Amino acid sequence: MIKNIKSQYSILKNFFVLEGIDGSGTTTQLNRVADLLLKNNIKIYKTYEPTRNKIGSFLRECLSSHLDLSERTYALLFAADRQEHVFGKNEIAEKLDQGNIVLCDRYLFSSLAYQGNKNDMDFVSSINSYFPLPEAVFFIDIDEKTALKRVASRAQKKDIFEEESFLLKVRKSYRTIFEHYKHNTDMEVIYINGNSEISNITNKIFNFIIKKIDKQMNE
Ligand SMILES: Nc1ncnc2c1ncn2[C@@H]1O[C@H](COP(=O)(O)OP(=O)(O)OP(=O)(O)O)[C@@H](O)[C@H]1O
Ligand SMILES: Cc1cn([C@H]2C[C@H](O)[C@@H](COP(=O)(O)O)O2)c(=O)[nH]c1=O
Repeated sequence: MIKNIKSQYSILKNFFVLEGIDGSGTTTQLNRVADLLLKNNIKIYKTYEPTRNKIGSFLRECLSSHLDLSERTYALLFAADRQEHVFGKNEIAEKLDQGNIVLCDRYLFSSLAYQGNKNDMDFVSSINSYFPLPEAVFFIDIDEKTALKRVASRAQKKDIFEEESFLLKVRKSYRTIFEHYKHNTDMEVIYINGNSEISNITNKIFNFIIKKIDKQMNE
């Protein structure tokens, strides 16, 4: 299913990613875990995709206004935004070099799960195959009905992907994708029940990251 995985074997230490369908709670956890790490005097850089930069902001406008771009164009825009996000000035690679823990809401797995359902997977995986992997990814798994109820309760307008049948496909893809990575790379995949209490999820992610930091300090 994902052919170009070998070229993607490099793993960035101290880089952690949150993934899940819309409404799964990744943004909530990004903010809560980052706050907790900060309170514990850990140097943390929190970030997200699509980014706040030029390409990411343009993408968000396209998503909320349901702009009719071809699916390949969407996949390429997400990858272009990611290129700047990882390698651009003052971005992920630099932040890691400066000794930060980097926690990111969505990464290339979103492209595989979302754009992979709209394009042929080979195309999407090939344009994402040069990005390094995080040390671990937290997959917050939740059913699409609960997710959409949560999305409906927020003020923000729905984006083009927030539709039940599509989110069901994306959820299934995530599972396949993460099983693939689990068995073919050293990246750790942590499955999290998205229906758990918000604070339980935060503690689980926080404790995992803290253990990794402690282990590294003792190496
Ligand atoms: N574990 C949880 N239990 C109950 N409600 C939750 C939980 N996690 C998040 N929520 C609520 O669900 C809503 C959506 O959460 P959040 O914005 O974090 O989701 P998201 O995955 O970032 O969504 P999107 O990808 O669409 O931006 C918010 O109102 C949030 O408070
Ligand atoms: C990075 C990335 C994101 N998406 C989609 C997933 C969401 O529907 C939107 C916006 O993200 P948010 O977390 O809800 O703010 O973008 C995608 O389709 N492909 C990607 O690579």
